[in-house]
Amino acid sequence: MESRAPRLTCNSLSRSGAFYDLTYKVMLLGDSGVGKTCFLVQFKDGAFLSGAFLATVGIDFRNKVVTVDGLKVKLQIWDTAGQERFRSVTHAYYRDAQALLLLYDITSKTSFDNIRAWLTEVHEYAHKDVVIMLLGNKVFVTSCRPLQ
Ligand SMILES: Nc1nc2c(ncn2[C@@H]2O[C@H](COP(=O)(O)OP(=O)(O)OP(=O)(O)O)[C@@H](O)[C@H]2O)c(=O)[nH]1
Repeated sequence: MESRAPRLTCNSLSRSGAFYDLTYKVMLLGDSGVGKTCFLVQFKDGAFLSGAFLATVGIDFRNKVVTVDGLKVKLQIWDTAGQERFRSVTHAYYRDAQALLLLYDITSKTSFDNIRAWLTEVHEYAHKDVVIMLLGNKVFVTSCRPLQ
C-alpha cells in the first residue's frame, strides 16, 4: 500500500506486545449493513460474526500487525457506522487515514449506487493522496445477486 498521506509511527510496540515498523490507519466505509464489521472481525480474528445484525454506533477500531516485504505493519482499522446519523462523527477521522476501503454489498444495488456519494465525502474530508479500494462484499450469498 503506497500512500503519500501522513504516516503515523515507526519501530514501536503494540498493545498486544507485538513489535512493528510502521503504522497505517485504514477506514472501512459504506452503507449500513454492507458487512464492514463482519469483514473486520473476519480479517482480525478469522471468524464470521453471525447472529442478529447490530449496527455500529459511531466508530470503533481494531489493530492487526501484518508482515509486508519483511516489515511489520500495524494496521489500525477503523470501522465506521454506515447510518447517516453518525456521518458527522466519522468525518473527523478521514483526514489522517492512509487508506479507505469502500464496501458495498453485491446483493444490494443501492449500496453500490451509493458508492458515488461515499466518494464525494472522501474527496471532501480525506487527504488527497489517500489510497481508495472498492470492495464488493457478501460474495457467498447466492440467493439474490443483482450485481455481477
Ligand atoms: N451472508 C453474509 N452475510 C454477511 C456477510 N457480511 C455481513 N453479513 C451480514 O450482514 C449484516 C450486516 O453486517 P455488519 O458487518 O454488521 O454491517 P455494517 O456494514 O458494519 O453495518 P453498520 O455498522 O450499520 O454500518 C449482518 O447480519 C451480517 O451477519 C457476508 O459476507 N455474508
